[in-house]
Amino acid sequence: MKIAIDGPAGAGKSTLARRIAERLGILYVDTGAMYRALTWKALANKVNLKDKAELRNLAVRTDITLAYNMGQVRVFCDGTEVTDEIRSPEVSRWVPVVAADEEIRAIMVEKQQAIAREQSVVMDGRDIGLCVLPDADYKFYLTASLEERARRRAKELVKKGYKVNFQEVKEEIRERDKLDTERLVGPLTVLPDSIVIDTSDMSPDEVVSRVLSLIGEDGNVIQVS
Ligand SMILES: Nc1ncnc2c1ncn2[C@@H]1O[C@H](COP(=O)(O)OP(=O)(O)O)[C@@H](O)[C@H]1O
Ligand SMILES: Nc1ccn([C@@H]2O[C@H](COP(=O)(O)OP(=O)(O)O)[C@@H](O)[C@H]2O)c(=O)n1
Repeated sequence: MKIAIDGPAGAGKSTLARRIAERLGILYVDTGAMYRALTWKALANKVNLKDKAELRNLAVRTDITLAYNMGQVRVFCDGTEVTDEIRSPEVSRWVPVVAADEEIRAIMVEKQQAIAREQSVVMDGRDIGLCVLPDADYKFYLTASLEERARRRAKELVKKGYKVNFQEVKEEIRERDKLDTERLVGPLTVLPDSIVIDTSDMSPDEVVSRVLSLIGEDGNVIQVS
């Protein structure tokens, strides 16, 4: 079973993916965490993020591991846990710049496909349906209004102890959406075979129920009217 979930920041992809993985007993792969971990390392090592050669060199020398424990994903970069650090506003701001490089994407896609070859997975990101799992059994495109996505992200950052300005969070998301959409390789795209779900007015439980109802018990997609 391969399930692809794509969509913009704050649409609820990882919340959904985690719950679906638990429910179906399959592995959740947070591909954004992999790009975030590399960005964290580049910032920590003061690598010039616009220097592609230096960045690619760093990417091939970096070991990123995702570990799963009680439904939580823990992220390790060269053996150091960076689960919280990779969610900082600074990493969020720079990650689309790192992710825009096609060689870095090729390295990440290869790692993600190797994981999916071994087992059933639900993966979330930006290019899962397009590049990583083009033959996925199910492809979902989650979205929500910019206002709602910014509200969710701001709430999450406040909970983690960051001082946030709502307008700044909204601008960061708008800018990231723009960079992720404009990218030439692996852009954020609604595919013809994706099922689009607008989560703006849905609770996380409603989104999970909707997806489970779209995936039949026997593995068939039930027709949506
Ligand atoms: N349907 C929803 N309604 C309200 N809040 C949500 C919903 N789905 C997720 N959230 C919350 O919004 C934030 C962003 O969700 P997340 O799953 O991380 O989005 P993404 O992975 O698409 O960036 C999290 O704090 C999460 O708890
Ligand atoms: N498959 C992916 C996943 C993430 N990314 C990049 O990594 C960034 C962070 O992804 P994420 O899924 O952690 O972001 P959120 O949606 O959780 O904010 C995105 O804005 C993209 O720039 C990507 O290019 N391709």
